[in-house]
Amino acid sequence: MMPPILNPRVYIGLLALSAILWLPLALQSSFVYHLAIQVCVFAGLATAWNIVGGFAGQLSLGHAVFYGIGSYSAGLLVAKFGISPWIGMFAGAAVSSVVALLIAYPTLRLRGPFFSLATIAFLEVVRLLVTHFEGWTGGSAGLNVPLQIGLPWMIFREKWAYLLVAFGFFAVTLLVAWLIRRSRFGFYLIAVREREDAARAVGVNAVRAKIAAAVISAVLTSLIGSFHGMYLTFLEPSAAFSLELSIQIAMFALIGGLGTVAGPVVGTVLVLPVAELARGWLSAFGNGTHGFVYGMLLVFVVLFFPRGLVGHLSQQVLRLIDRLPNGHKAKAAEPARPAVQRIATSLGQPILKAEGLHKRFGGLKATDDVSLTLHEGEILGVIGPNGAGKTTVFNQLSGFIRPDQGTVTVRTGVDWSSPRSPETFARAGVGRTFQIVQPFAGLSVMENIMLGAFMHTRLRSEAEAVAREVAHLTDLTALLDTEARSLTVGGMKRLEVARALATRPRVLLLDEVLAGLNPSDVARAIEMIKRIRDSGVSVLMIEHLMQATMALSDRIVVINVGKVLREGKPADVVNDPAVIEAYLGKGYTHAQAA
Ligand SMILES: Nc1ncnc2c1ncn2[C@@H]1O[C@H](COP(=O)(O)OP(=O)(O)OP(=O)(O)O)[C@@H](O)[C@H]1O
Repeated sequence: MMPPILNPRVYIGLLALSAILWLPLALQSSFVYHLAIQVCVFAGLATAWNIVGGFAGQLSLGHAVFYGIGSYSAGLLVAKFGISPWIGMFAGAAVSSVVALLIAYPTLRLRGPFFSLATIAFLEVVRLLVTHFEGWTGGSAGLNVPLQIGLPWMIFREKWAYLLVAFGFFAVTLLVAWLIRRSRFGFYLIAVREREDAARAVGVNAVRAKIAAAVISAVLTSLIGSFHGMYLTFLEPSAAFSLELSIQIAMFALIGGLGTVAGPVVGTVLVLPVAELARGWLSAFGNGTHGFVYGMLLVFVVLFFPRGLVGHLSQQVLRLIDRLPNGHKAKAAEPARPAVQRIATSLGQPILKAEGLHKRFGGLKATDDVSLTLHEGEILGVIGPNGAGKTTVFNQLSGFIRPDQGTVTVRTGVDWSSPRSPETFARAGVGRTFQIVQPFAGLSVMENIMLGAFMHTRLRSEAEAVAREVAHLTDLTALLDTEARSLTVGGMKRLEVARALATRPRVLLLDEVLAGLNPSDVARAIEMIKRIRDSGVSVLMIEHLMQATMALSDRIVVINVGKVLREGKPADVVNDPAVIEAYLGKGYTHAQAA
């Protein structure tokens, strides 16, 4: 196997990054050194911010609170106790992680802008506290870091030494971000950002993932803050805990490309030098006029590159790089695998049971004492008129709605368990699709399916192998490298099924997977559902398309006004006058009788 360093994507990336080091060394200009150090610091801060703001999609607008805690912790420990900032920075990181937990734990359980608001609130509170305790912090007048020169004090005479240390902090942060993006955790963060419900349906604990991202991001930000404090040698609350700094960090990531590893670096490298130069040139026109440059750049990018520079240009740039020797080649299509074996033809033991489910929405009884059982190897069709309560039952069977009364139990081996949340249902072997498809639009088909596969493995290679297998079962092999957003409706519906199947469910709940498909896609989907059942998965499907339900189902349950109206063999159920009346109204049955 070729060593990774010979891959042009790797060596071009490393060469580009090393320019931050060799350019100042070659030019030997004090300003260029300062610029390169600032680029390392801000690219590091933007990269750390991007873990929570980009990967996890939680817009932190008060991230300077962690920068400030880092810089003040290291500065105070040096000034008051003579403790080296190499130790002090870890004290700052510990405090930052606690603050991140305090902010994230309550707010990330809620959806919406609460996390953003809480970060701003904490920023203000901490800034006021630092200003208030002037005996310790120097208050608004600021704090001078004692000028003890040498590596143990992180203060140097030569700029190149600062640059090396700054580059080290930046490189570690970038490496962490890159490892996260490639890992199962990174996939989970993006899934939670794009579609929290769909992520939970494949077993992702969304809250835990978001909190972990917030803490990792806070720790990295704090460490860089400690270094920057030592570099500046002067700390003041209005700069270290400023909203402006928080927004600046977020803006670099936004301009470069949210959620990409390279985006924050590209954003910083392009914007920071321009803004620094503008600061010098425009200062004659008034303090802060360089902010105008930031503003204009942001407006330009938002108008012409809404996904950020890297988001828009990375594919073209990568194609060029891949032309170099040893460049990345698209994988040849996998040879077709043999069709799955039919392993379950007769109905087996019960595998999923709902007993006495009740659910009210205000005065409306959406589910009224519904009981049903799904058996091993069975396809159970659930039908009923619009608004009958099918989806509400379905959501209770997958943990998305808690019943007011009644229980849902799943058989795992010989035991029965009662999962409580979507992720515990998924882990108990219940996979589901959504009536309105929920693809992770920015990810490829392969990555979408891998998200399901990650429920049972941390390894990318294993998740990829499962994804290929499932893609074969769902007719998606040819589309594995396609972005999910460019699939047809039929493709998206099959992708929903594939993602659920990749969790290796024993029960699959399908919510109107045939709706909106053209006749050839319907035929394809019917064959797919049969293959899934034949591979040993029990299927419960809500469907309006009667012909397909009749053709596929072993049994049918009819739900009407929240109750089970009838249950039995397809032919018996559809000829039942009560069922016909529920669908077509009393007039129709009377007319038939006449
Ligand atoms: N979150 C909710 N809040 C209030 N009412 C709801 C909620 N969800 C569903 N309902 C109501 O509960 C009833 C049952 O809805 P449900 O979506 O379960 O029906 P359905 O049989 O799946 O319908 P369709 O076939 O049209 O999808 C409807 O009257 C619906 O308006």
